[in-house]
Amino acid sequence: MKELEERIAQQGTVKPGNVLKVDAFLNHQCDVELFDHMGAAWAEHFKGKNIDKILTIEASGIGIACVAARYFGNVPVVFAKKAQSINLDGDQYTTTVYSFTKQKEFPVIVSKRYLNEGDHVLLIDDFLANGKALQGLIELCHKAGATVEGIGIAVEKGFQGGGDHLREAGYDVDSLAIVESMDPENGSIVFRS
Ligand SMILES: O=P(O)(O)OC[C@H]1O[C@H](OP(=O)(O)OP(=O)(O)O)[C@H](O)[C@@H]1O
Ligand SMILES: O=c1[nH]c(=O)c2nc[nH]c2[nH]1
Repeated sequence: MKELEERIAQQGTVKPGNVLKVDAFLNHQCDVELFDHMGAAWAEHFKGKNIDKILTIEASGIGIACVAARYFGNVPVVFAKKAQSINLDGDQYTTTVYSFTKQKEFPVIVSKRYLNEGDHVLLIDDFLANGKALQGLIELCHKAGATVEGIGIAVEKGFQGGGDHLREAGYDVDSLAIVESMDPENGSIVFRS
């Protein structure tokens, strides 16, 4: 998606440790018009698929997923929580994932009320790096007996391999911008063409 690539080129900064900082528009300050265009792009890619739920993971996937849902018939958006809470009651599907930016393991929790056998799920997230967050969401879907119809990602860092691994496993991964390489020394960002 050209618009997203241009925003990354204009406003993204490359940090040491394979970190691309795009918090001016994607995961701290949110550009809702850009989110809207991203939702439209995923709707075009996944058209014809029977999607009746969107699943994401807190925190940064939530806003994007909610805007995208407008393009999928206002299907419910469920987000996996990364901490237990007194607000989380009843049976739960749980696993753990290693958070890329927080550099520690988190539980990943979805109430059994909101992920069901027979659901046709689109997974949405802001970033795909090593693929740990998505592996966790996929595991929860399998536990629930839900079908993963596709995966919509804003920014994939292709050089970290998570996306290609998921494609090899047969998942339909639509990443709107794929960074092939980036250099913290000179700030260069190269996209996969
Ligand atoms: O493919 P991976 O290696 O799993 O990286 C991608 C994940 O990393 C970020 O989550 P993180 O927990 O770092 O931050 P967040 O709380 O802002 O979503 C991002 O939102 C993805 O969920
Ligand atoms: O803001 C972010 N930048 C990144 O490079 C990244 N990788 C995973 N999650 C991420 N979030």
